[in-house]
Amino acid sequence: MTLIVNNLGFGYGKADILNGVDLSVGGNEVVSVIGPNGAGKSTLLKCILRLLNPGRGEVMVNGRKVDDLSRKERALSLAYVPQALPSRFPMTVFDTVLLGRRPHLAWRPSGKDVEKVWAALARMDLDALAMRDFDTLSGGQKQKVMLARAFAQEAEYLLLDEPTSNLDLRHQMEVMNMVREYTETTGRGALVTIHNLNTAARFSDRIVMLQEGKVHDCGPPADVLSSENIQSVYGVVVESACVNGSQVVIPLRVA
Ligand SMILES: Nc1ncnc2c1ncn2[C@@H]1O[C@H](COP(=O)(O)OP(=O)(O)OP(=O)(O)O)[C@@H](O)[C@H]1O
Repeated sequence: MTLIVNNLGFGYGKADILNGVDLSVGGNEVVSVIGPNGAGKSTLLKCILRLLNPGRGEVMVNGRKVDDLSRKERALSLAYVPQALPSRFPMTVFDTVLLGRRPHLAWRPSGKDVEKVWAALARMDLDALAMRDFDTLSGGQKQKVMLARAFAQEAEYLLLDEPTSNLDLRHQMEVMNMVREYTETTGRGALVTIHNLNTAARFSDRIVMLQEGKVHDCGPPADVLSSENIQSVYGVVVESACVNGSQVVIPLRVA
């Protein structure tokens, strides 16, 4: 079971935004995509999902081209949480998460679908908010609801665009723990864009470091998060060291 991105290229206009991007995500794996603002992380996820049509390269999901998958097959393969959360979504939290079950639904939600929604809400500690209107939630609560929707979808790969950007430290840890637990208990994979290098290091099996639409480096966190790589890609002098088994990056100064 593997999601493979092969030589992907994309431009919004004439300028290349992504150029020759290769990466893979296996079952049980959490792979993070890091890189400076504008490096192309969100565009990469959108190209994998075919929300954008890449000019070059291909995306294979478990041996099949993503273009050959039907809408339903695609929804059963790839669950996406975008960076920009819907500002207006006139639904309860429960119904929002139930939308994640759409690829599994026959005529109407079965008892099993309802059970899966409650399980996803419980996993994100959102049970008490189930009947609240989505629009009335805080930014962090909305982000957790969208993640619960992705969990309820039970797709083979989670594609999460900055899933922790609105969350406080504890919720960042909880959410990333849940992503790990999801991959470990189901054998599924996750591709996560993330700005916080230490969170990426703590929770990822591998990191893909993007710079101006190209893969600068890819591998285990301890290799990719070297002070040389970070200075070259972010223009920041850092100290990078292993603490308690996880790579930790301390920014020192702008290079
Ligand atoms: N709809 C669009 N039309 C034209 N250019 C775009 C569009 N969306 C993004 N871009 C440009 O593509 C480049 C990559 O954007 P993208 O959002 O993929 O970067 P990112 O790495 O996710 O950035 P960030 O960390 O700031 O979220 C940027 O230069 C951005 O301005």
